Amino acid sequence: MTITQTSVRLAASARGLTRVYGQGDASVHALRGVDLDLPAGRFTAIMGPSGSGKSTLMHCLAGLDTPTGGSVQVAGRALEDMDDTALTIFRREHVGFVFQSFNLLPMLTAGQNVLLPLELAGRRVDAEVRDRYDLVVDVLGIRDRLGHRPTELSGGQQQRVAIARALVSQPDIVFADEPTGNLDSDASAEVLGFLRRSVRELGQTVVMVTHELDAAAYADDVVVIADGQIRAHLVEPTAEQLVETLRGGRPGAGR
Ligand SMILES: Nc1ncnc2c1ncn2[C@@H]1O[C@H](COP(=O)(O)OP(=O)(O)OP(=O)(O)O)[C@@H](O)[C@H]1O
Repeated sequence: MTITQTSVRLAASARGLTRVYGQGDASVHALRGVDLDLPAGRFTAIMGPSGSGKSTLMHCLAGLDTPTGGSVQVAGRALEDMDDTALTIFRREHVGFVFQSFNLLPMLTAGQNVLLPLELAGRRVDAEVRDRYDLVVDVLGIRDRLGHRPTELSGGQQQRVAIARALVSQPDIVFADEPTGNLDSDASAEVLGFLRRSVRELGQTVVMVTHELDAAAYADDVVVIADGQIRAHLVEPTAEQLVETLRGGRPGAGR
């Protein structure tokens, strides 16, 4: 089911999105005309088999990959109208990223890592920024770790720092690429819980690529992709609806 209500504020949308890698006989159609609306203030998981196009979709939505055709809008701006410099600035100001491998800078403390996007954007750390920093640090439960370097933190703590870094600039959308892929099940549950809290309590929009049903269960909605096409956009699916859709049965109607 695709969300079509026009009253819903969209964080991102795609129309007729295609991405072909390579040429001729060797070409791979990773995305085959994707139409997708991602409402603001929701936690959306993107699921599908290996090679179905999840990462390509996320990278195209995030302005990290250039589609072969179609259009992408993020925060009301068309990405295809931007050159590389404009895209870099746009990403810095509007998009947050959480990666499987945390991607923290080892020479900086946790606190410095969290503040890095603001520094890169040249933002002064005024009272408003300080309030936001305090809020995300408390929501993520990392206050007592702020003076530590990444190597002194567990995987789960490093990922919480990475999430705080993604949230501190109040981006319009946060993309998380298999954020629990390097974590054990306890740390995964914790990180997913924090992502969900960031949506519920901070009003963030989070889009997460995942292989894991357990991870998708934390999301509000699930986009199922197969062979480069959207198979279903499930709104608050039950576990049964999700499993049925992933198995290739009739997409559930959502709730
Ligand atoms: N840079 C690239 N060059 C060539 N083919 C690519 C490239 N990136 C992705 N592909 C191909 O595009 C298709 C979709 O890949 P993508 O990584 O988006 O899938 P995925 O669903 O994220 O897979 P996984 O779950 O295994 O990470 C695959 O067939 C893949 O081999």
